[in-house]
This record gives sequence, structure tokens and C-alpha cells, in this order.
Amino acid sequence: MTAIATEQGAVSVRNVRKSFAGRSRKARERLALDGFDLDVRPGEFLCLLGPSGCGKSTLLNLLAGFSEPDSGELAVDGVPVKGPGPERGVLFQTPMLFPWLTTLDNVLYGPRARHERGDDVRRRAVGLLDTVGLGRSQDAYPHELSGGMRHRAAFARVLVNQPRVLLMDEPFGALDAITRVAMQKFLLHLWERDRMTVVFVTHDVEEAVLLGDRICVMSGTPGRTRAVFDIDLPRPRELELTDTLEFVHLKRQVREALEESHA
Ligand SMILES: Nc1ncnc2c1ncn2[C@@H]1O[C@H](COP(=O)(O)OP(=O)(O)OP(=O)(O)O)[C@@H](O)[C@H]1O
Repeated sequence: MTAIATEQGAVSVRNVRKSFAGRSRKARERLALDGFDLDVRPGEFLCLLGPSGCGKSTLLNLLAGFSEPDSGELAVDGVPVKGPGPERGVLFQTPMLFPWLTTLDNVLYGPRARHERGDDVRRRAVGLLDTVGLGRSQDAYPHELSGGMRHRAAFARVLVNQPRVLLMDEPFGALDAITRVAMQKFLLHLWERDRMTVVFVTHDVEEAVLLGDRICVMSGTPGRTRAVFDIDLPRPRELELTDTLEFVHLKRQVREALEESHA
């Protein structure tokens, strides 16, 4: 896969408001975000932490172009987000795969939908499946894959579009501890190599400190930025880092900010 230029993938969120109508006349409108600002540098790994309901998924959906703000602006490389686009890859907690397609056909789905059909794209898809350790499972259907394998297949499906920005909503939240660590290692390795911009939502403070360049702790409702932490830990990062004093100290600071955001 071609490396992604690090100067691409700047994300900006300006004064964004997003509300949801109540289900009935009596049910009040819910204000998920109000006056929300965020800048993510090209190639930066930003983690979003915050209490349930503070608007993290709402923000990711807006950046993905799955929904529109009431007001304010969201842009990638200065281009306003007007809908979904292949330059923004989205990964959710539940891997999105079509059950009736093989692993390889799932990966090729996006390029085919854009009428990219040549040998090049097929080679890229096969290469990616190798990279994610599914080289031998290209003909398997999703139900024949383990949970971790399905996550990796969904990853390959997103990466084949060579996104400049990866939007990840608790992608490893449902995995067992061992698979989760394996996926974190895999993501770190991939990001070290390609340096795409990542916006990563998690509830796990340790995961945020291990992965992120910066952590934005949100509070709500409506969602606001409560604290921002620069994580200046050396890279490449390995799991052993979590045992160091520096890591433990940072983790405590972030956890305290998160606890305050629940107050
Ligand atoms: N489609 C929707 N319709 C109505 N209300 C919604 C919708 N999506 C989100 N909300 C509301 O907007 C607010 C923010 O929700 P959101 O899912 O963004 O929070 P979150 O921080 O991602 O929460 P969690 O950590 O639990 O996933 C909540 O009050 C939620 O009930």
C-alpha cells in the first residue's frame, strides 16, 4: 500500500451545534453538541474520552458525513464535509461486513462501487489482507471468521480506500482482552507506517494514553471539551510502556479529568 502523505488529513470542527428532536411533543429536544470546536493535525492520533452521552459518536457521525450539523462547520483539509467520502474511513465497535460476500469481495466492495476494477486494486486488497493476517482467509465468509478476524477484515475494507482520516468509534470495545491488545498493536503498527489522521473514541483511559498523541476529554450535555492532554511518550509504543511511571502518571491525570467530567 502507498504511504499516505502526512501533510494531508487536517480535521477542523468549528462552532458545531447538533440537536436531536424529541420523540414526542412532550419529549424535549436533545442538544448533543453546542459550540463545539476541535482541530486535529494531519497525521495526528487524537483520542476522545468522555462520559456516556456527551456526544462522541455524534461528533464522529458528523465527521463521517452520516449526519449534518444544525450549524457550524466541519472540514477535512479545508473542504467542508458534505456527506460520506472514501478519504474518511469509519470503523465501529461492530465490524461492518456483508455476510453474503467473501472476505476479499468485502474488501473490494468500495473500489468496485466506485468502478475501480483493475488488477491494481485487487493486488492492493490482497496485499492488505496479508497485512492484517487474513491472507489465507480471503475466500472465507464473515461467519467463518473469529471476532478479531472480522475486525481485521473490516479494517482492510476501510484501508483499501487509502483514507487520509480514520474515524474509529470504540472499535475494540467488544473484544476480549487478548484480541484487543493484538488489535491495538496492529493499529499502532499501521499508523506508524502510514501516519493517517486518527480520531479514536474510547472509554478506556489506558487505551487512550497508549495510542494517542493527544487526548481530548469531553463533558456533557451538550458535549464540550473539558481538558486536553499532550501525550509526549516515545514512539513506537509497545505494551511494556504501560508499566512505566510516566505512563501511570499520565493515566492518573487523564482519569481524574474524566472523573471530574462525570461530576
Ligand atoms: N439518533 C438520535 N436520536 C436522538 N437522540 C440522539 C441520537 N443520537 C444521539 N442522541 C443523543 O445525543 C446525545 C449524545 O449521544 P452520543 O451517542 O453522541 O453520545 P456518546 O458520547 O457517544 O455516548 P456513549 O459513550 O454512550 O456511546 C445523547 O443524549 C443521545 O441520547
